Amino acid sequence: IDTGDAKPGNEFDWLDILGEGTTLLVACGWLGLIISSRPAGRVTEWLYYGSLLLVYSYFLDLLDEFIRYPDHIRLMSWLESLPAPVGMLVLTYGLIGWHREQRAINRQLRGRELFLRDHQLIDPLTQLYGIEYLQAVLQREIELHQSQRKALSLLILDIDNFAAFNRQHGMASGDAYLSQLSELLSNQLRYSDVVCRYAGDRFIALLPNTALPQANIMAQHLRQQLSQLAIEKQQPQLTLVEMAVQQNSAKSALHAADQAMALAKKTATLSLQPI
Ligand SMILES: Nc1nc2c(ncn2[C@@H]2O[C@H](COP(=O)(O)OP(=O)(O)OP(=O)(O)O)[C@@H](O)[C@H]2O)c(=O)[nH]1
Repeated sequence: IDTGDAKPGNEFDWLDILGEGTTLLVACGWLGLIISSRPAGRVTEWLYYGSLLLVYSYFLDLLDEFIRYPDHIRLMSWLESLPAPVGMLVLTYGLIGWHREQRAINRQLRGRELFLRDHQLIDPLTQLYGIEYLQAVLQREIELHQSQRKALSLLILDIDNFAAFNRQHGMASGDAYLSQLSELLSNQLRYSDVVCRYAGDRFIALLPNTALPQANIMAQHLRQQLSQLAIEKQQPQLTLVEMAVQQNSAKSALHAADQAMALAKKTATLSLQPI
């Protein structure tokens, strides 16, 4: 069958090739983004097939620039021109679905946010999650990590002699320090970590999918940041301990965290004592 001949180089229209080549590359990029970022489902299929049709159509467009087709194939030019508008329509339908899906997710997130505030799971001073949320989420993470055989770690942070700081500077300064510290913690940790105010002057950060060596590195980095703040602004010293969660329940993990903190404080006090 005669499927056409390659055009000689001097007939190439480089501007057309550049324009159509770029369009094809962008369409391939869309396809890649959809495949890599969307979860499987109906909306994703519409987006996928829409982009695929576009890629197909733009590819034929580009091929045109290099091949001269015989007449009987040129009559089938609908093969080249139809997929583009159909692809656009399919893609648009997918985008509308995506928009609806996003609106539903936003509604759900707002609902959850209201639920958290309603149930006083968020501490009003620091805007961090409080102990009830910590217990619930830690229990869930322990079960999840155990079933997936992944590592889970905790950071425990306690302010040293906060009672004395309050006495010296007043409760309002103490409050301001607590919210400043919480902000720093939220900013320094990763998006997936959960920072909670565990007690008055004690904080716990949950580090999902994190083994102890990595938690050590994170703690070291955090210690540096925090000690800088303490020196610059004459703020209290802090004790930071990292721990791998190997317990089966949130209750026993939190108990172990308290023990680890007590040991760290005791060791620090001992090291300050003259021998
Ligand atoms: N300003 C302020 N202080 C608080 C708040 N919650 C707890 N505190 C204070 O935190 C202090 C905690 O005291 P302790 O548990 O003895 O701890 P500490 O004085 O830091 O001593 P160590 O932890 O052993 O170093 C108390 O003095 C509380 O008044 C708060 O919301 N605002």
